[in-house]
Amino acid sequence: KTCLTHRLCAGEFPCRADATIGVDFRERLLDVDGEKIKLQLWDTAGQERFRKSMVQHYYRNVHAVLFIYDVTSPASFTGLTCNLPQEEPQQHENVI
Ligand SMILES: Nc1nc2c(ncn2[C@@H]2O[C@H](COP(=O)(O)OP(=O)(O)OP(=O)(O)O)[C@@H](O)[C@H]2O)c(=O)[nH]1
Repeated sequence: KTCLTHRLCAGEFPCRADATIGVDFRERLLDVDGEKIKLQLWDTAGQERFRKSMVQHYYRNVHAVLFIYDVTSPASFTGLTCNLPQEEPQQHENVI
């Protein structure tokens, strides 16, 4: 997640990527059909010990959630459902 969001916002991959602790924030200005859009990305920690504590709170009031997994690790894909928001389901009626 860190490498992807860093590439999108900074234009290059980071030379080193340490494990995210809690949440990192990045943003990028986009031009969508002539309209300026500020894309704000919250890069949440993938490690279980950080995820349980605070990451769930960042699901609130977001427009989209991207689940990223490692194609070389089937476990990282099957574990994705563990990351789904567990609280206030009424705020997620648009989930596909
Ligand atoms: N080979 C390869 N390695 C990658 C790729 N993307 C990331 N990595 C490596 O995988 C490791 C983890 O990358 P991160 O982007 O920090 O992963 P993350 O999902 O943000 O991890 P957490 O911060 O723990 O949630 C780093 O050592 C990266 O260099 C990729 O596309 N190919």
